[in-house]
Amino acid sequence: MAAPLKIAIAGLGTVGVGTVQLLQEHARVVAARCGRPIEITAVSARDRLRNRGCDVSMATWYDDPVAMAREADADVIVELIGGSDGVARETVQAALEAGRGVVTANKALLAMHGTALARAAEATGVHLAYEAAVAGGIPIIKALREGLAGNRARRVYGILNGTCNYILTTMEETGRDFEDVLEEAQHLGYAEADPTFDVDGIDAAHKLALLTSVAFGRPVDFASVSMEGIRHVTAMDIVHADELGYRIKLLGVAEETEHGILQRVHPCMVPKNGPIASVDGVFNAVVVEGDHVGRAKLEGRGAGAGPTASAVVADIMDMAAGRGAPTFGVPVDRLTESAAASINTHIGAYYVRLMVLDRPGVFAEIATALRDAQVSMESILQRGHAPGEIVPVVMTLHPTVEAAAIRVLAHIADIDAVVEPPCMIRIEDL
Ligand SMILES: NC(=O)c1ccc[n+]([C@@H]2O[C@H](COP(=O)([O-])OP(=O)(O)OC[C@H]3O[C@@H](n4cnc5c(N)ncnc54)[C@H](O)[C@@H]3O)[C@@H](O)[C@H]2O)c1
Ligand SMILES: N[C@@H](CCO)C(=O)O
Ligand code: NA
Repeated sequence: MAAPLKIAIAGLGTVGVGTVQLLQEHARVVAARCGRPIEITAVSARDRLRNRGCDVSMATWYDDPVAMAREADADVIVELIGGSDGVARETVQAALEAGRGVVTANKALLAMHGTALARAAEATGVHLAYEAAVAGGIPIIKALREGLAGNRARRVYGILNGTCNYILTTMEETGRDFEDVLEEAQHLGYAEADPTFDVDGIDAAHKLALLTSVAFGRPVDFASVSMEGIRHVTAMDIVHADELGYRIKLLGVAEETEHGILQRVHPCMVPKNGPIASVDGVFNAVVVEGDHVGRAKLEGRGAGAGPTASAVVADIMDMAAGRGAPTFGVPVDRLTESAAASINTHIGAYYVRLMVLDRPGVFAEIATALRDAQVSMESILQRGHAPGEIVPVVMTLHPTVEAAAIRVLAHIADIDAVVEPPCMIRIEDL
């Protein structure tokens, strides 16, 4: 058997420990599959003395992961620290400059600096792999770059954040509060260091930006992703969705439109019997619509130690076996810039929940605002009857351009009897 591939691991948290454990548990089969063993020669984390439940005594300890990336006796640096800047970025940069391959799970880093880092990898002729960064254990980067490489992508979409899917599923199943369920997801090791990244849609947007780059062959463009999280989704909206035949999911969608590529992350109502609605808990799913393959869907665990380590180890094994591809499918100079479409151009149907003072004439005022904006309503229903009190009113709008929907909601918000900002959730036939 060939000489071992030597790796240095920066970060021994949920994913780092999961990676060490997987490599140790499957050492023999991993070696057989890539033709050489994988040897962990160096590690770095913040606290040397912490008991992590895994044995790294065979590896040289570094307090400074950047020094490790430069100096360690390793072919590949595995970055599992996290964060778009600071030490994670410096570690990856140092490794690439030193001509060492990099495996990372860090979507924040690649969403912000992916194109520059891909260029740095090309400059020294090494690979930068990040399967774990997008939809955790689901091998979607490999699927797009290899298995679906003959297609022109039309649309890529999916559930890209396990924490949000876990929260929405648990809220639906138990009627519990948002905050309470978020805490549980944090304990399970699903959430980002700063959970606002999860619940505000930022983490899903990071992943979507990477998917868009690989699927459409354009430079990573995180700044163009329209983002909305799940904080405003209430238990009441989940019940209304159910009654309308939908479930609420946080989706990332990248699609070709006449205005350019539109990248958007937001909660959606999706039909209960569609391919997305049945994806529950920490599971993620990615659907690719290609011109020749049609619709292909991959589903699996998107977060947690085991699933994420599964993807990290697959990338390490590719490097051990001498397999690799340009970071985003083609060399950076062959990625093509194309226009980015604004969410204002999106055309879709909408669910709108208003909290209104129950008195005669309110519906007429709402109908007038819709008529003036030429926006067509599909249905409107007042939930309950309590004269003089606040009641929810639910309406659905026929497909309309988003800019018009936003305008009419602003007018509706100005009606005296409408006492809270309207809650709007897009309805998708996905
Ligand atoms: N947890 C998941 O389910 C999951 C899934 C996919 C991707 N990711 C990504 O994987 C990465 C790691 O996530 P995690 O959940 O394992 O995080 P974590 O917080 O559990 O672990 C981070 C590790 O980095 C170490 N670290 C932090 N600063 C350091 C420094 N200055 N020097 C050396 N070590 C330092 C910490 O000591 C810790 O061991 C992140 O980029 C995250 O986005 C996580
Ligand atoms: N916080 C992320 C981890 C996986 O990237 C999630 O919940 O999906
Ligand atoms: Na993946």
